[in-house]
Amino acid sequence: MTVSWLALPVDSPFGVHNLPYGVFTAPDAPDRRRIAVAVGDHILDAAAAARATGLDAALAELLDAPVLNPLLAAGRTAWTQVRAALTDWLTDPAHRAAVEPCLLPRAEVALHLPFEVGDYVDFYASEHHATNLGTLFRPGTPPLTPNWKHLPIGYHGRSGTVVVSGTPIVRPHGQRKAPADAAPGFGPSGRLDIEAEVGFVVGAPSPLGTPVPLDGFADHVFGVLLVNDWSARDIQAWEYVPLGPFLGKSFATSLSPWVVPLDALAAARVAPPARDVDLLPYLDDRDGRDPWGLDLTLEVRLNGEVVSRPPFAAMYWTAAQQLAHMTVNGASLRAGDLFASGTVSGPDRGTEGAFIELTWNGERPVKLADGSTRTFLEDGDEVVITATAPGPDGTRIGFGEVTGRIVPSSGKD
Ligand SMILES: O=C(O)/C=C/C(=O)CC(=O)CC(=O)O
Ligand SMILES: [Ca+2]
Ligand SMILES: [Mg+2]
Repeated sequence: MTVSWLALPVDSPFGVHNLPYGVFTAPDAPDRRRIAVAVGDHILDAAAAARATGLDAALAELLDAPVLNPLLAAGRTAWTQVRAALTDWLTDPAHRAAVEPCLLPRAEVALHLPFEVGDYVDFYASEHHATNLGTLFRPGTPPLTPNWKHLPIGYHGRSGTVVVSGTPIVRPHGQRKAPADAAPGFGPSGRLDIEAEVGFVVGAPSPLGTPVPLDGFADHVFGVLLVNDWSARDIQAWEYVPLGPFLGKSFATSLSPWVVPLDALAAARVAPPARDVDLLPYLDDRDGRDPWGLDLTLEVRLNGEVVSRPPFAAMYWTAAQQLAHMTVNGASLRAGDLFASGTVSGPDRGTEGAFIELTWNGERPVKLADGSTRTFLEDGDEVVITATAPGPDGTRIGFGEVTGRIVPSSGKD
């Protein structure tokens, strides 16, 4: 097993098997964004370490940037070379004297959006979530639409409102109309919700007209992070027919600050659930293909209390199938494109990825330790989503957290 001269605990979520990338500023230079790599309770100033160790100039340049986009665009060979250098610096004691001065305590730095987000796509890949939402939004019809098991359903989101963890979430205003109301009203959402999701960051671009096949996934996808797709259920329920989510989800989407490289997740790969319909060849990941199910366990906390543990391994569609589907019409990819899995909900109580499911549309409030209850989010509430996955040799891969606190809206009704 690879060991760092930093003497990290074996179960550190940010051990040398992980090495996720982010963007930080230090207190003495609050305007100078730099690439960070998380290790233990520290961050490594990656460009400074590249200079100190004399890293190859072409690779060093990728690390000397205020966002991850140049590294993302560089592609799989460069990703592997940079990761090998980082591992070497942090494990070979010969590099300690050069690298140690480039470490800063993680608690002392501010973390920022790690990449400039290109297009943002959100999928709908949990059968349990889709069944729950279908039952609640479309009573009297089959919960899964006829296309659901034949293609990964998705929609295009609003990349300009993707924000980093910790950004306050302003309660959105909008039109709402309950079924019994005669006409729509306007005002702050009364049914503000979360969606606990896993996001995939595209690195290597693809040209217009050239689909990315299932086995092109690891050449194009750089890494994985956590997503909270904040959702205003009252705005959504009234506006979404027939074109799908719009203002009910476009007011803010939060990302965790650390992008875990795909290379750190080899031990987390699992087979997805059995498919019960035959898939078209471009989506068929059975029979010798190497599917991309991932065994992440998410944890959702409301005001410090765990309310749910959604299992990502239960997702019906994999990220490789989602990428193949979203490019099968010839749509191109750019470095910085982001696609999210869709709400991660498992089959059991306590594994739902949204409050609309956890509380069954508000009928079954969540009880908190202070005696209060919740159906949807109140002003001042803070939601924290974390996740871990198995790493090599019994280690753990941590994803950090994506947090957000609800602040009252200041708009007029
Ligand atoms: O079933 C619906 O009409 C709506 C579903 C969602 O709100 C979920 C969505 O945004 C996709 C996902 O996160 O799974
Ligand atoms: Ca979503
Ligand atoms: Mg060496």
